[in-house]
Amino acid sequence: MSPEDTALTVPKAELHLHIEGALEPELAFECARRNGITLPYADVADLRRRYDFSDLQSFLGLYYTGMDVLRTRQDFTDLTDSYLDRARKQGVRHAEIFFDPQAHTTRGVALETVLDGLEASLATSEQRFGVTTRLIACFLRDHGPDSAMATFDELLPHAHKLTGVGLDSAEAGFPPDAFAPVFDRAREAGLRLVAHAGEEGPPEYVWQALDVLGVDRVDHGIRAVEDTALLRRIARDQVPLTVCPLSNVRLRCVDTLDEHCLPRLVDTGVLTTLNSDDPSYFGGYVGDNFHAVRQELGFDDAALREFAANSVRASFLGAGEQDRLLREITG
Ligand code: HPA
Ligand SMILES: [Zn+2]
Repeated sequence: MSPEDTALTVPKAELHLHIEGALEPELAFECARRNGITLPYADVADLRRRYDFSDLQSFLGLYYTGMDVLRTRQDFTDLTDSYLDRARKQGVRHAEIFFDPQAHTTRGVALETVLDGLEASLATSEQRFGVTTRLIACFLRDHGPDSAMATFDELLPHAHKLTGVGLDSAEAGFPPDAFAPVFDRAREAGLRLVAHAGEEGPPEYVWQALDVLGVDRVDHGIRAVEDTALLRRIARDQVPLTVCPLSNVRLRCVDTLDEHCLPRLVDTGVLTTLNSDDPSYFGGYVGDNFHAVRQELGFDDAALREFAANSVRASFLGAGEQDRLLREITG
C-alpha cells in the first residue's frame, strides 16, 4: 500500500475497536517487564506465532491472557496512545472505543485505574493525533446479566465519561435478551446502545439485539444474511452494522475474504461500516481492512469512500461534526 492509497488516506471513523485488542506484543512485553510479570511466551515472535485461531473462543483465551499485563494507569494510557497513533496513520479521524471493565476488575484492577488511564490519553487525542474519541463500556456476556448489572452500578458515577454500553465476548449460548434490564438502565441514563450479535451467534440474536435490547448499531451482524426478513429490516431501518472483515477471516467466521457477505450487505442497502475489531491480533488496522476488501472483493476507491462516509453517519457524533467530516470525505 502506498502512503497515498485511498484505503489509508480517506478520513474515516472507527466504530468497532476493542482497546485491549490493540495491545501489540512489544507493548505487552514492556508492560510485563515493568510490572514484574512473566508472560507464558518466550518472546514477541513466539507470542505472534500463536495468533492462529480456530474460532472466537480460541482467540478470547489469548486476548484475556494478554491483557493481564495491563495493571497500571500508565499501561492503559500507553495502550491507547499506541492505538491512536496507528489509527491516525490509517486515516482515522474519530474513534468510538470499546473497553471491557469486567476483564480488569475481576483480576483486581480498579475501574478507576482503567478509566483514568484511558482518559489521560483520550483527553489530548484531538490535539496530538487529530482523532476525536468516545468511550463505550462493554459487558462480557459470558459473565451473565447479574455481573453486567453490578458492573453498570460501578460505571454509573462515571457515566459522563461514556457515550454508550455494548455487549461482547463469547456469543454462542449467551443470547442478548438476558441483558435487557441492564440495557434499559443504560438507556435511562442517556447512554447509546450497541451489541455484538450475529458474529458466531444465529440471526435470532440479531433480532433480539434490535427488538429486545433496542440497540443503535449491531457489531458484526454478518449472520443476518441467513435471514432475508432480518436483512430487509436492517436495511429498511438503516441500522448500522460494524463489519470487521479481517477479524471474520481470522476467527473463521468465513473461510476466505472473497467469500465474505460484504457485497451482499452493500447490495441490499445495509448501512455498512468497516472496522478492525482487535487489530493487533487480526493482522491489520482499519485502513488494512479497507485495503483488503478492495483487493479481495473488488470494491473500488469510490466504494471505499462510501464505507468511510457510512462510518461517519453511523457514529455517535453530532450533526455538525458529522457534516464537517463528510465534507472532507467527499472532497
Ligand atoms: O470479536 C470479538 N467478538 C466478541 N468479543 C470480543 N472481544 C474482543 N473481540 C471480540
Ligand atoms: Zn468485537
